[in-house]
Order: sequence, then C-alpha cells, then structure tokens
Amino acid sequence: MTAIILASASPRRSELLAGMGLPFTVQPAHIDETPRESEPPGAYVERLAREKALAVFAEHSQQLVLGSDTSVILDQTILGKPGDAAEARDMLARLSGRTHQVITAIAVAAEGGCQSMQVLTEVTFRSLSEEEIAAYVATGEPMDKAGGYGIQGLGGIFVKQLKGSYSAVVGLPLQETAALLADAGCIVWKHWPSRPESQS
Ligand SMILES: Cc1cn([C@H]2C[C@H](O)[C@@H](COP(=O)(O)OP(=O)(O)OP(=O)(O)O)O2)c(=O)[nH]c1=O
Repeated sequence: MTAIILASASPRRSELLAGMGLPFTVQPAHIDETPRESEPPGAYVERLAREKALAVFAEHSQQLVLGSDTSVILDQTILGKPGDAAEARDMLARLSGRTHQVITAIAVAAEGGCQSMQVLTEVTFRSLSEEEIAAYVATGEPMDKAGGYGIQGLGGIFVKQLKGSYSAVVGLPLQETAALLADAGCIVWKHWPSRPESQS
C-alpha cells in the first residue's frame, strides 16, 4: 500500500486518523493561513486543506498525503485560533447563545492529483456567563483551537445542539476522510486486523 502522511500538527487529527486503524506518519505543513480579501469561508478552508496536503506532497510524491483545516464561522466571519486570552474571551462571548458553523475541509494529494471536500456542521452554544468564559480561558484549552473551544474537552459542556459531523468539529470528518482515501486507492477496512478466533 502507498504510505500515508498526515500533513498536520494537530494532535486531535492524529488521534482521529489513528482511530480509523490505518498506519501513517505525521509531517506538519507550514503554510500562510491568511485569508484572501473577500474569500468565502468555505473556499478559504478548502484552499488551506489543499495547500497543506500539496506542500507535503511536493516533498513526498510517492506517498498519499492528507491535509485538513477547520474554521469556525459566525455571521460569515472566520474565527481561527485565538491569538491571546483576550481574543479567546471575545470569541466565546460572541458564540454564547448562538448557532455557528464549523467547516472542516480535507484534501488528499496522491499521484493522480489532489481531491478535496468540505464538511459543514452547525453547532449551537447555550448562553455562557462572563465568569464561566474567564474560567474556561484560564484553563488554556481554547488557545490552539479554532473558535476558541474544544468540543471534545471542557468546551463540550457549552454545546446544546450539533447538526452534522462531530469528528469534523474535532478536526477530521471520519466518514468523508475514508471516502476520499478510498478514491485515492486506500480502502480503510482492508487494513483492519482480525483476530483468529473471529474467523470461524
Ligand atoms: C472547533 C474545534 C476545533 N478544534 C481544533 C482542530 C484543529 O486542531 C484546530 C483548528 O486549527 P487548524 O489550523 O485547522 O489546525 P492546526 O493548526 O491545529 O493543525 P494543522 O494546520 O497542522 O493541521 O482547532 C478542536 O480541537 N475542537 C473543536 O471543537
């Protein structure tokens, strides 16, 4: 099988991909993540996923490279990772009591080209008090996460409703990633081990 490289520094993406039962190595991509002027959020997120995959593929063209990007969108505005505690507090105050979109794009670069797609999930937060926001920011959890929260962590208690893909919000949509890998010739389930006693 063609070796898989995950072009990401995100520990969440590594965990999610490992959970699919595939062997892979990690090589983070270093790209400029500045949005272009009036670039629509979906186009921005998918462009970054492709750029991450292609940056690593440029050095490993015999392999299959998976790139991904996640952004939180509120009122058509992209909320990336907060730069400091004040920005994290501001993001969480804006998300409080509202529904926002989380767009995660994935891209697979392989010999045959680069295929990509976007997954949109709607997340509704309950109202958050100022004290709760301050306590959450003080934990440090928001700092390396789009929108300033982690649904898989302490931030999970803010989420009232989710429509779409939970794994996409965490950083890697499992079903769609398996489909894109399959298109590139990597059938995920063929790599699953089976126990001898379950064969009868
Ligand atoms: C909304 C949300 C985001 N996140 C994380 C997923 C991503 O790691 C991060 C979004 O930033 P990204 O720029 O997509 O990813 P990254 O910088 O962490 O890693 P890389 O670019 O190398 O792939 O936010 C959560 O962990 N939980 C959440 O609930």
